[in-house]
Amino acid sequence: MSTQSDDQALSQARERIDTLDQQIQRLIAERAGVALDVARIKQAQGRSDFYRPEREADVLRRVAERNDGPLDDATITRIMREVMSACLALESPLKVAYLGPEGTYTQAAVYKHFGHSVKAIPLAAIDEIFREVEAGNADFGVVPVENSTEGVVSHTLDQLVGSSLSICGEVALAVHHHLLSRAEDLAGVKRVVAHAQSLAQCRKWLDSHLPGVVREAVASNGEAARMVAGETQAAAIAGRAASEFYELAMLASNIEDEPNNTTRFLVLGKQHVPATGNDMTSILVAIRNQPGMLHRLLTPGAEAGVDLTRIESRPSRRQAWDYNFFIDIEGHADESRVRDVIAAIESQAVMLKILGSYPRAIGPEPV
Ligand SMILES: O=C(O)C(=O)C[C@]1(C(=O)O)C=C[C@@H](O)C=C1
Repeated sequence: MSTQSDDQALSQARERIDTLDQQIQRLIAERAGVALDVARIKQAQGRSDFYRPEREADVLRRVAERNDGPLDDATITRIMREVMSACLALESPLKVAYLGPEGTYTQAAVYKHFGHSVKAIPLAAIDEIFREVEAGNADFGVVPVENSTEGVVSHTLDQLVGSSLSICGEVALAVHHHLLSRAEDLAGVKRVVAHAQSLAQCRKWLDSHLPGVVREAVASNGEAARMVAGETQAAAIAGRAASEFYELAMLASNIEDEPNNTTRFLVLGKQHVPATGNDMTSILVAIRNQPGMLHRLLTPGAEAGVDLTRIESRPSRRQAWDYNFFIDIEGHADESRVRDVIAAIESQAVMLKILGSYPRAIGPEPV
């Protein structure tokens, strides 16, 4: 039973919320007006760099730094990201191509990184995304590059070799897989459809909850969700976005075997991104296959105290047993200590290409 004083306290709290909402709305509108001023200044200077990844990373890092609750860092960052996304759309709307169809984790990565005020364009294959951005039909592209349990997306690495695009950003997404279906319950599921990586990431769960049920690998989880949306005895493994987009019930949630499953995505574009103080540089190195070569590649970083956080090899396709190495270096290529390490690596290499320097991803929390 609520008392009269409880009722009074509730209506007073709501009045406070109404006043705060007015203030928040006025401040957001004021912020949008300032963003338009920024756009006019850039236009007057003949610039077209409306989107500034390093500035956005800086703004969002400060949002998390000054947060003392009660909303958590991921939530307050997401809200501010949307405000900034709307401001940027006023300045100049962005077109972002991504590995579709709708409902893929890559789409979730686009919205996590750019907010929802961009035009997200789903494409069917990784090489199409590279092509569309290179041709100027999209401003940026987003592609998956590695998963913490299944390793690299080799197709993305192979495309980077011949592309003129640079890496302008990275997105880390905590990936949660759900079983989506029109079937009434698990007993009604006769077929599970998903990307091969997702089937692998849920192997133990599938073995124990759906033993003997046929597993079918398709091009993407979004495609899997689209397929099972028209069936009653099939289920897809996909994320929350696919469940919402295709109106599929979640028969089971978080079915991944490894709960800290994170996927990393790259943002591709034509822009040089200045340093933020918390950056990553990706390089591609071709070396002649000689004894001790790998050791010599890694030594400059170790000696300079510059972290090489990842090294991935792929067959070069130039000749058998000849390899390209993809190396991630902590720091920005404009910093002298990083530049020196890159120069030292280059002196050992047949070819070295800087794929890009970009701000480190903000938190792997799910969108
Ligand atoms: O600072 C700028 O250059 C802006 O354009 C403003 C703003 C913002 O809303 O804060 C908008 C878009 C950019 O990507 C970065 C920041």
